[in-house]
This record gives sequence, C-alpha cells and structure tokens, in this order.
Amino acid sequence: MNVDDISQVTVLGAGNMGHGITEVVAIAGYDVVMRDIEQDLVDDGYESIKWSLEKLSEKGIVSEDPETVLDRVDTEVDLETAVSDADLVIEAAPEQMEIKKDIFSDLDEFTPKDAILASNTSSLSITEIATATSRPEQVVGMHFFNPPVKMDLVEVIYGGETTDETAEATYEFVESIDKTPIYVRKDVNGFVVNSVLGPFSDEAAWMVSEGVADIEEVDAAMVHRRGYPMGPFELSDLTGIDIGYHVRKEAGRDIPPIVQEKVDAEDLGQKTGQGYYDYEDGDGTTYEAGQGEDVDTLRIEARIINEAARLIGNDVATADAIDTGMRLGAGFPEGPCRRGDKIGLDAVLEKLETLHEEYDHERYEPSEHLRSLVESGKTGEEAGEGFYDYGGDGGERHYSTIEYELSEDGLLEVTLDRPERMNALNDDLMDEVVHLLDNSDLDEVRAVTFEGAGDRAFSAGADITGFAGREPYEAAITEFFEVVAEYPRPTLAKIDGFCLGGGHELALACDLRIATEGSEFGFPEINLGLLPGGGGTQRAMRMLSDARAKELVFRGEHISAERAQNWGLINRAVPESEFEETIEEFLDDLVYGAPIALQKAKRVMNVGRDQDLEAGLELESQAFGHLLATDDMQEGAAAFMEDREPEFEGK
Ligand SMILES: C/C=C/C(=O)SCCNC(=O)CCNC(=O)[C@H](O)C(C)(C)COP(=O)(O)OP(=O)(O)OC[C@H]1O[C@@H](n2cnc3c(N)ncnc32)[C@H](O)[C@@H]1OP(=O)(O)O
Repeated sequence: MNVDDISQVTVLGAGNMGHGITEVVAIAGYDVVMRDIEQDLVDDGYESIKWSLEKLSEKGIVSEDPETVLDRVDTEVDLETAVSDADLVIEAAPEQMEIKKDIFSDLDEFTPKDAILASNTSSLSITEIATATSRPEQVVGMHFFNPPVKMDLVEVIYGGETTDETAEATYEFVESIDKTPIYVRKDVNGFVVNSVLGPFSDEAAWMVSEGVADIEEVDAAMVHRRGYPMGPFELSDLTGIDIGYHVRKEAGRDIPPIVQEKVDAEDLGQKTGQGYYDYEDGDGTTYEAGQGEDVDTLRIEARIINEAARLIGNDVATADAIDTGMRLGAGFPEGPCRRGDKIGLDAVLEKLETLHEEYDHERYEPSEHLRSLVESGKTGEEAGEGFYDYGGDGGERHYSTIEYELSEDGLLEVTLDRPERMNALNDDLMDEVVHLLDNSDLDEVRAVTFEGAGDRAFSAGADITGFAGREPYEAAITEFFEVVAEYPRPTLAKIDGFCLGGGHELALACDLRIATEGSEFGFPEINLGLLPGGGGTQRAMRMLSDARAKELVFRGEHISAERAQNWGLINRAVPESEFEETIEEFLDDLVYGAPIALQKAKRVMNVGRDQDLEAGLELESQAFGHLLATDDMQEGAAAFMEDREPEFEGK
C-alpha cells in the first residue's frame, strides 16, 4: 500500500481524539467513517465535529463550508461495516491493551488484506498490539496530539515488524492531511515526545523534593528565564499528577517524594481542584516573572538533552525529528538538540557527571551518544558542530527555523518555518536568515521571496516568549532587518495571514509586498509596552502619511489587506485564488530582469530616499552612467531592436 492507494479512511472512536482525527482527515478531502460502540457516542462526536468546523470556517481557517466537509463523514456502530472498505484504519479507542488487541484482531478479520492498521496510542506498545493480527508488518503507530485540529504533530511509530512501506505510506498520509510527521523508528516507551518530556517534570520534582528550590521558583525560571510555555509543575497539574506517577511506576523508576505526597493526598492537579497549585479556592498558578533567579535550570535541561541524545544513539529518532517533535508536540521554544548545541554539550555532560557523582543515580548517567559527541569535539554551535552542523570544518550549516530553495533561474525562496508560533521571529531565525543571505552567491541569486510556513501567518512578530530576561543591551535586532533591506537583489514578501510587529517590519524591509485579501497588518507592540523596534516606526513614516503611520503605531490595531493597499503599504491585495499567479507575474520581471540595473535601481532608490533631491539625483546619474557601459544594456537594446525577449547575464 502506498499513500496514493489510500482514499477511504476509518477512525475507531468518536471521543476527543477520534472525532478530532476524523475532522482533520475529512478537512483534507478524504472520505471518513467514524465508528464508536454506541450510537450516542457517535452522534456526540459528529456534533462536536460540526461545531468545530463552524468555528474554523468563521475564523477562515477552513475555506470549504462545513456542510461540504461533513458530507465526507459517515458514522457507524457496526465494526465490520465500518472497516470493510477501509484502506487505512486509525484506532483511537481507550488506552487499554486488551481493548486494543480485541479491536486489532477484529480488524485483521474485517479489513481488506492490504489495509494499513494504525493505532493512535500514546503509551502502549505497537509491537504488542500488532501481535493480535496476522499482518504485524502493516501495523503502525500514528500518534496525534490533543486536540488534533490544532496540534500539528503526528508521531509515526514503527512496531517491531512494521515495514518501511507501511511507515512511509503512513508518513506521507500525515503530510497529505497537512500535519507534520516525525518518524519514531523503534517502539520505545513514551515514543519521542513523552520520553523527552519525562525529565522536564521529573527533575523539577526531585529538585523541589530535595529542597533546593520551591515549586513557584522552578516554574517561574523555566517559563520566564528559559521560555517554556508552562512550568513543569503547572504542566503536571494540567496532565494529571497521577499520569506521570503511573508512567514512572510502570517503567520501574523512583518516585520523587513530592509526587508521592500529592498522589497519596489525591491532589492530582486541575481535575481534582488541587495539585501543586490550588484551582478550587485559589486561581491556579501563582508564580511570577522574577522568581527563580537562582534556580539551576541546567539541571532540568541537561536531563532533557541527555534523553534526546539517548534516543538518537539508539536510532529511535534523528535530532531533527526530536526537535520538531518537541516544538510542535510540547510547545518547546526550541528543540532540546538545538538548545544543547547552544548551551554547549560539554557543559551539559559536565552537569550530568556532577549530578551522577553527587546522587549516584542512573537518571543522571550520561548517554553514550552525548559522551561520544563531546569526546569527538562536537560540543555544539561554538565548536562548529554538535547535534547539528553549523558549518564548522566546511560543513553545510543546518537551519532549524527557516527553509530555503534556490531555483536554477535564481529565485531564492525563504520560508520562515515556525508555524507553531505563527512564524514569530526568534534569535535563531533572524540569525539564520542573515547567515543565508550573507553566504548566498550573488551570481546565482536573482530575486528573493519570504513567506511564512503554515496557513495562518506570514509572521506574528518577534517571539514574545523570548523577551523575558533580556537585557536592554541585547535588544539590537535591527541588523536582521537591515541585511534584508540592503540585500542587493529585489526582495518580495508573500503575505498570507497575520503580518504583525517584527513580521510586518520584515515585510516592510522587503522591496515589494503582495498579500492575500484575508491578511492582516499591524504594529501591536504598543500593547506590550514596546514600540516597533525593527525599523517599523521609521519605515512607516517614510512610506505612509504621518497620520497613518502614527495610527498604526499608537493604536496597535490590525488593518485589513485592502486598507494596507489603499494606504500604499503593500503592492497588491488579491483573492487567495490569484495570489500565486500575481506573485509569478512580479517574479517574472524580477528574476529575468536586468540584474545590475535592478541592483542599482534598488540602491539608488533606498539611499536616495533619505537624502535631499540633489544628492539623490547625483546618485541616480552615476548609476545611470555605469549601466550604460554594461553588456546587459547592449543586450536590452539589441533585443528591443530585434523584437525579442532580452537574456540578461548580469554583466
Ligand atoms: C521588534 C519587534 C517586536 C515585536 O514584534 S513584538 C510582537 C508583536 N506581535 C504581537 O503582539 C502578536 C502576538 N500574537 C497575537 O496577537 C495572536 O497570536 C494572533 C492575533 C496573531 C493570532 O491569534 P490566535 O488566532 O488566537 O492564535 P494564538 O493562539 O494567539 O497563536 C497561536 C500560537 O502562536 C503563538 N504566537 C503568536 N504570536 C506569537 C509571538 N509574537 N511570539 C510567540 N508566540 C506567538 C501563540 O502563543 C500560540 O502558541 P500556543 O498554541 O503554544 O499557545
């Protein structure tokens, strides 16, 4: 079976995961049967899909109308009828091995022989589930995150017998429903995301149990100093303290005393009203920025990074897969491998060794892979190589927050690739764009486009989670915008969705801007007690009237693409259906236009704008004179005379 053979999908289970997966698959255009054991359950699931589709449609996230999507969803109670035509079955039944095995045994009997049988389990062994069938090579893990409609990640897990063909078809199917798959190549407990997440809460709990920090301090430090979306205790309260407790018990791991205390008292988190924080009489979390200045956050991060290294060393997943998984599945600001490379793997190893010596416990035992990286001098970004290659020793630099492609015609397409954060600009992303542009070969590049990954945003601005703990002297971010603005080739921003704050400033640093009609523009910085610090105040004043520029900056409101076009902030606002075509038309002129003339025109216009007319005219005149002597000018004139398209070579 390969992905093109998949047209009919059945989802087993109409609960939160089941109906969410059904909805995602139907939105992508597949026919889906959603099955549960009782009609009431199926009806509730169907209603939930309907409600959710209406919301997504109101927000413009789903363009088809809800009824059309719902037409692709059938509901069923009888298992045999539900799966008899299925090419792919995704089981999302309760997390009990016996239930799963019964289902898979029935699936083996009722589904077509070549159907792929996937389980959405988050904690059970795929290998064991597969033993209930006579075709374990077609059984695979397909772990969605909750809620499937919002969460972009799906872990594709190999069971002991899963073939590459099955895993690849599943991986490609996940891509076809607009989700991001990562391979988990061995059926390890917790797969990737939960394995790496384990030490986050575990080490925090040991630290508090030992009295080296308190709960609020640890949560504040991890959120406000290290940029995690939640503190470890806050997260445990959300997921349920008993869940982590049972995972440790089943894996035979020691239980930190503070966890044992909470479980004994049945204070299990939000669901019982009381956990590490009080949700019944209190307002939940009580930590604040500024607390936890002395917390040793490396203790927690070293264990996370060590776990990631262990997975890589055991061939469970690549560094890239782990980092993607932790960003998309757990909301980490950056993956543990990338973070480890920044901290320095030698420092991480040293921390683990010190802890190991102090506590003599296996949880601090450095993994073989981490040791071997450090021993071979691959200690991270500063050394030029760690988990990733940073271009040390002539290697090619790995980019983790952007993607790019350079076509043969010379179009360099740059994608801001942090869709889970609306492509917010963090230090890595800005650094990677600067590195890419600084190292590009101008003989090969004729024009550059910037766009955002995903379907929600060009970019929602600078990454707000990275602001905490920043010193004023670290705030100089203009280099990034200036490198874009001064790049000697024409640049074009392809804007589809939110274009805010620093994202808006990036768009303004480009020469041209084309947007879909539904896009929104704004400088919301004022609402954060900031001002646009990436050139926005200055560029807006030069591009717009005073009144309009100040309206944008002072009010912090969004404006529509139509208004942005009327104000002259963007070149075109077009319906989504005309977006790519309009861009093609522009790029045709930029990519095949006379490169030196375009370069000179850009420079003269940018530099001349900030000078008086006389100086500007002087610049223009010098550039004009220079162009008269180029081969391109000869070619342009000859093509005109011969009534043909010119072929400029940039000479
Ligand atoms: C020098 C430059 C300075 C600046 O640029 S300062 C930043 C200026 N920008 C902003 O203030 C915009 C902040 N973002 C928003 O207002 C909203 O988002 C939107 C209106 C863009 C969209 O709202 P909705 O549709 O409700 O989505 P959602 O749940 O808020 O966002 C989805 C995920 O994206 C993360 N995110 C959005 N913008 C940023 C950002 N600028 N920095 C870091 N993360 C951001 C969110 O937190 C969330 O993430 P999760 O799903 O984990 O909760």
